Amino acid sequence: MVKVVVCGAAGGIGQPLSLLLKQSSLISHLALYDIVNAAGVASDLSHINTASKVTGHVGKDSLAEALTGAHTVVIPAGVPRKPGMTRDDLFKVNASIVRDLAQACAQYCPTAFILVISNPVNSTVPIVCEVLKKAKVFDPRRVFGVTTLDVVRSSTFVHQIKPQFEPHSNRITVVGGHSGATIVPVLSQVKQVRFSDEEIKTLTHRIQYGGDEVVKAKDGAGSATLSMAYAGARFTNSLLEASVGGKRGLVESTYVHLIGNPGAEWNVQATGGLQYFAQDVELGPQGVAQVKALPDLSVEEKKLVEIAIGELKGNIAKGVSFITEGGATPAAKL
Ligand SMILES: NC(=O)C1=CN([C@@H]2O[C@H](COP(=O)(O)OP(=O)(O)OC[C@H]3O[C@@H](n4cnc5c(N)ncnc54)[C@H](O)[C@@H]3O)[C@@H](O)[C@H]2O)C=CC1
Ligand SMILES: O=C([O-])CC(=O)C(=O)O
Repeated sequence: MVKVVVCGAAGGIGQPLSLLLKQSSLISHLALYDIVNAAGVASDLSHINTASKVTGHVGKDSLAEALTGAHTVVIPAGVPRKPGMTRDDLFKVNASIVRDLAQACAQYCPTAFILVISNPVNSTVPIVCEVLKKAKVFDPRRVFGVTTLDVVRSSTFVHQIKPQFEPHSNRITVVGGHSGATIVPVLSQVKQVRFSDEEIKTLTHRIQYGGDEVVKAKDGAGSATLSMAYAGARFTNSLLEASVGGKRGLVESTYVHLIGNPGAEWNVQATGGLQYFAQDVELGPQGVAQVKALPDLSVEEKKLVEIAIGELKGNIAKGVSFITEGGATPAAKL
């Protein structure tokens, strides 16, 4: 039974995610942090009759209290997209939000698992890792970019055209990153159903741009929140089951720092030395137990991975240089 902190808990994702996490029997303390409204959300959730305690923490002065003793910190803090924006357009606001939260984690819960939802994930994960490296508390096994929504969408969209594909228990591997062309679903490895070339093309495009579908439908009112909360809770629960519940063999696709992670050498080679990549990861007591080798790819998927690698290089460099070239503020300023 552990303490889990949600940073950005009063937001569109934060609220339903906290609701789902309130149902976990592995969480003894759910701490909700936000710069607004976290006390109200915590009060509301605290009336639910599950055993965990819920506390609310509002504003930077309460960050130490929120984070101290955390086993896992989930970060959906930051602004979402509006129609016409890319995830990269969010960098100028969200990079410093994520940096400051990572600095606080380094200070108050340096051994916690950190799950990054805030976009652009391809760059915010490198920001978190660079902050932790600077603070000399970095363990690559403990930082995750949450790309589970791409996996959830993949099974849903496949089921919609192939009803015999059971969407809940059949997991589809998604590699690369979390934005447009960097999202590469490995549909060639789906064993339960067969696709035509045209179906693969249509499905791949829909999975890559699933986020845009929601942004467009919400028409200025934000991006995916409920499906993201579901996906975020699924990933958090898998990690807790593996790290606290002692479950073995749990695999999720997630965007991780490859270098230094068990089993990642193959991926480093396959991606031409990329530092971060989303891939199937077996979870264990320390977080990443093993990064799986890239699955067999079709000729088309190989081309898509090449495109993803090209884009990821820029996204990663942008996140890294934000910290190494002066983006970080001293933790003392928090
Ligand atoms: N990884 C993924 O698959 C997905 C990521 N996202 C991303 O998640 C993020 C959040 O999205 P929504 O919940 O829809 O946005 P939202 O605007 O509804 O909520 C964000 C929350 O973060 C809070 N916040 C802002 N600055 C903060 C700080 N310094 N510390 C703590 N909290 C802070 C806000 O007060 C707000 O409550 C966005 O960046 C969005 O792009 C959204 C969907 C999927
Ligand atoms: O599209 C967005 O901006 C939010 C997101 O990451 C997603 O829904 O996959």
